[in-house]
Amino acid sequence: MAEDGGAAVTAAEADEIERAAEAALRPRRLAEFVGQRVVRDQLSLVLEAAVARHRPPDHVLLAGPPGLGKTTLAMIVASEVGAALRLTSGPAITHAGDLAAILSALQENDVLFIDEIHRLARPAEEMLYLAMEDFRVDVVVGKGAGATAIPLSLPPFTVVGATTRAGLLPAPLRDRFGFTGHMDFYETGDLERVLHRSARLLGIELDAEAAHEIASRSRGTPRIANRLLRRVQDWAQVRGTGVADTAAAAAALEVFEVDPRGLDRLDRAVLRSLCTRFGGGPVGLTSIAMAIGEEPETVETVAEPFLLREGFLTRTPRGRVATAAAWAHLGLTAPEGGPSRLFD
Ligand SMILES: Nc1ncnc2c1ncn2[C@@H]1O[C@H](COP(=O)(O)OP(=O)(O)OP(=O)(O)O)[C@@H](O)[C@H]1O
Ligand SMILES: [Mg+2]
Repeated sequence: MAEDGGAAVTAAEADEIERAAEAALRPRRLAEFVGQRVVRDQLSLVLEAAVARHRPPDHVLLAGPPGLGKTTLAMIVASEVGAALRLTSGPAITHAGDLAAILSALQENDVLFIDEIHRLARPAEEMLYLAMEDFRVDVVVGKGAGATAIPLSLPPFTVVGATTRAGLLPAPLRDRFGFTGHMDFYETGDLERVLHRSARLLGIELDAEAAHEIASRSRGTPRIANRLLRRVQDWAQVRGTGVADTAAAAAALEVFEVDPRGLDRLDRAVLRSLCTRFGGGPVGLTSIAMAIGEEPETVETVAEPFLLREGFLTRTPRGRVATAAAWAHLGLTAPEGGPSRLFD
């Protein structure tokens, strides 16, 4: 075999495999979507009403941490109303012209999914307001002083926006959504249901105790639950009996460094750097991110919401602070009078 590894999987291929595995486990209908009762009820009302009126549903914004089902729900919106889904994302639209092209190609009733909508450039954002409110887009023809805007009317359609950072959306854009679904972390019981459903689809036998073990280490996130299940499946098939039982779950979670509270390498790196490099804080997000070689956005959207929720971290006006629980979890001793510096 060639040294550069004919059989080796590149990072891009690994991403592709991961995406395909994820797509295979996506619920297609609202009834299959587990948990998030509040958002599910709200959405089912909005969608049923729209179907009854033979009108496209109001624009929907889905906000919440990664892996909780925003993309899944956007796809469900389209399939529940029997509409075609068009996909794009904030970072993919670099010029207002890109958005104009997407908008002017929309057909009646289409669902336009805009992922990471908080990352849209300002001119595109303004074009989107107009399109969402008046179903109109101004197409600019010509350049410089001779440029003219030709208004083009659009057929009725629905925007579904997804964001991990709802706070970054400018108010005028936020206001144009008829409804915002706030997605929250899942209860362990709901994740167990996600896991049993996924195990059925993957064709692996999963026992109840193992499901509980995996669910409780999945940080309230279905994407993580499904990913851990696939690693448990690997372990069960290669080293175990083929059944995803507690032994397989415990062993696989150990191999993949997911600790009993569900913290992974990134979470522990954040806490460890906070405690050992910055004396427990307060310290700014950027300093932590730099210390562990990550993007501030990754630390803020991926690790932090979970660490905050689990009480390992607090945010103060002067920066992030490790709690007593964080020191204890890492097996470290907090410096004398450490937390009191918070109030000096
Ligand atoms: N309620 C649910 N029931 C069953 N499976 C779910 C549910 N929510 C999410 N999943 C699974 O978790 C995976 C991740 O979901 P999804 O891609 O929709 O998350 P997301 O919120 O769009 O994440 P990101 O912010 O990273 O784009 C999907 O493959 C899906 O199978
Ligand atoms: Mg998504």
